[in-house]
Amino acid sequence: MSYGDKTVVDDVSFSVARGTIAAILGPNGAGKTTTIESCEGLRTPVSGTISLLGLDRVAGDAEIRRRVGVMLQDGGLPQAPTAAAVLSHISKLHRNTRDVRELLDLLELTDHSKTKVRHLSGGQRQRLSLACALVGNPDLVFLDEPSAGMDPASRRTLHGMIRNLAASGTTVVLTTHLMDEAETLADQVIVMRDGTIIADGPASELLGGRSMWIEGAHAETLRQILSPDLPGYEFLGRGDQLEIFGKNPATPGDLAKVAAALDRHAINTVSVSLRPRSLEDLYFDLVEVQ
Ligand SMILES: Nc1ncnc2c1ncn2[C@@H]1O[C@H](COP(=O)(O)OP(=O)(O)OP(=O)(O)O)[C@@H](O)[C@H]1O
Repeated sequence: MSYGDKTVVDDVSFSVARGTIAAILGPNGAGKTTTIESCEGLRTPVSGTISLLGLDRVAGDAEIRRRVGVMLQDGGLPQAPTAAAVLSHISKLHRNTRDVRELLDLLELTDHSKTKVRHLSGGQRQRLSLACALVGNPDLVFLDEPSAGMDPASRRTLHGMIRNLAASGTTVVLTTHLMDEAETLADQVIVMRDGTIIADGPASELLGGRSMWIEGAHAETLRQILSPDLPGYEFLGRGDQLEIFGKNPATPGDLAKVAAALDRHAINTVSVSLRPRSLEDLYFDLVEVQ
């Protein structure tokens, strides 16, 4: 996908299994929105193929529109009509629809149903946008940063709805900057950087593992001191924190080795611990630290 002579998404290939939740992660400008907007049919890639629900994105457009729900990053909602009018209008574009009133209720928009979209708060607009994506009972739904601007209660409702969608067989592709959101929801994690995919796999496989953490001493100094004692380990420094991880999950025995080395070099630290690797750890490994 290019804008003018600038290629912003290149050599991207992924597939998402039906009834699963895939989260696309990556820094600002990585190409996440461009990728999903290409899938939604809002952008026309220079080359490549996209198939949704077994249908070619271009040839199957009419069928795809009926069966796919979309929540755009900037809402894309008309501003003048009321929330209820927008949702009713969108429901008329689909065959098999959810009850508009029920959906407004579920997303706690009933009290605002007669409010013009332009007067809704940011979080309320997000919820309306989500309702618009779901009103057609889609088989596949694209949610671009769905929880942006939502308060914690709305976010919890959103997460419950996303899980229910997947449980009922709907495929969900979402983008998010919230690692905990991706970690709690995603079956599959796709990480993009500079317009390409740098990791793609089941969340459980990408996250498996345990690393050692040393806090309270200069990370680079620690790395220089400890690396000769720990061949084959990776060292990832973040200020006063150093993460050490190997091919296999770290064990208490590895931790004892680190503690002994620190002792030998008379280095005082705040803590030395074993922790499961989080999605945030993985993300920073891949995206932020070169
Ligand atoms: N209409 C456009 N014209 C020119 N360049 C564009 C256009 N839309 C996006 N870009 C550029 O394409 C690149 C990818 O943008 P995109 O919005 O896909 O990133 P993103 O990963 O979704 O970022 P964010 O996390 O900030 O939403 C960026 O460098 C952006 O400036």
